Amino acid sequence: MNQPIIEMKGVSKVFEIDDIQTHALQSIDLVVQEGQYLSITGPSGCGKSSLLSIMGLLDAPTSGEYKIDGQSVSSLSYDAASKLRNKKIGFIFQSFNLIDEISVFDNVALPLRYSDESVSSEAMAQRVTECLELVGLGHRLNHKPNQLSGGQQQRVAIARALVANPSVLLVDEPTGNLDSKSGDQIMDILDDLNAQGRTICMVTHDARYATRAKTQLNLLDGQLSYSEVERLEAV
Ligand SMILES: Nc1ncnc2c1ncn2[C@@H]1O[C@H](COP(=O)(O)OP(=O)(O)OP(=O)(O)O)[C@@H](O)[C@H]1O
Repeated sequence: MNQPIIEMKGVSKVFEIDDIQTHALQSIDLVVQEGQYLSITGPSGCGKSSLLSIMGLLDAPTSGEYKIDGQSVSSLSYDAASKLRNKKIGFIFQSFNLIDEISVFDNVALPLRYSDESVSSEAMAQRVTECLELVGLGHRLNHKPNQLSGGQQQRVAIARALVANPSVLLVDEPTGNLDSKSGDQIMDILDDLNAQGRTICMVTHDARYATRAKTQLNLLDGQLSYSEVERLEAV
């Protein structure tokens, strides 16, 4: 049976500025099983980024319980949370967040250097090349990110997210900076990764892309509603 990768119980997030409180997330209960493909939609300001930040251990909830891969994160130190993040989570952002000063190869290698200090340079080269080949960029190892198209840069970001073999991919508006053709290609790669068993949680404004996920979750004023849909398989 599949294991829960993400378990949230009563997770709330309150921001307070000058005595004004914003309830960004209100008592979220959510379980994401291994292999699940989840999309999160909702209007601007409904709490999507706050939810993804907590899932990705970039921020802590104000209250509630969060477990990733069975491990409770509430009592972790900053360093322990960073280590767990490097090991368990692959991030894909709207703006790619690649480093232009270093090669595509070195960008993809970075999470592996942080998550497994003992990895040999041969094993690293093999894994980085494998991930870049998976996204069709095995011939671009020595390019700098700014020498690539937007769609290619997002594919590098996907390779980087996969390189340390994380438990879950957290994907924030992956097509927001891309034309529709490149956006479709990125979504096809995410579909393939999920078909191979990869767990994906994706925030998107694009209803066409949200419906590719088997589980569609909608946030409104920090509260969740959910719909499970079985995608029709292409014949
Ligand atoms: N660091 C912060 N300090 C104070 N308020 C914040 C902070 N981050 C988010 N908020 C508030 O929390 C609420 C939820 O914000 P969040 O960024 O999670 O929404 P979102 O759904 O991702 O929005 P968008 O689609 O526009 O990116 C908003 O009202 C926002 O103003």
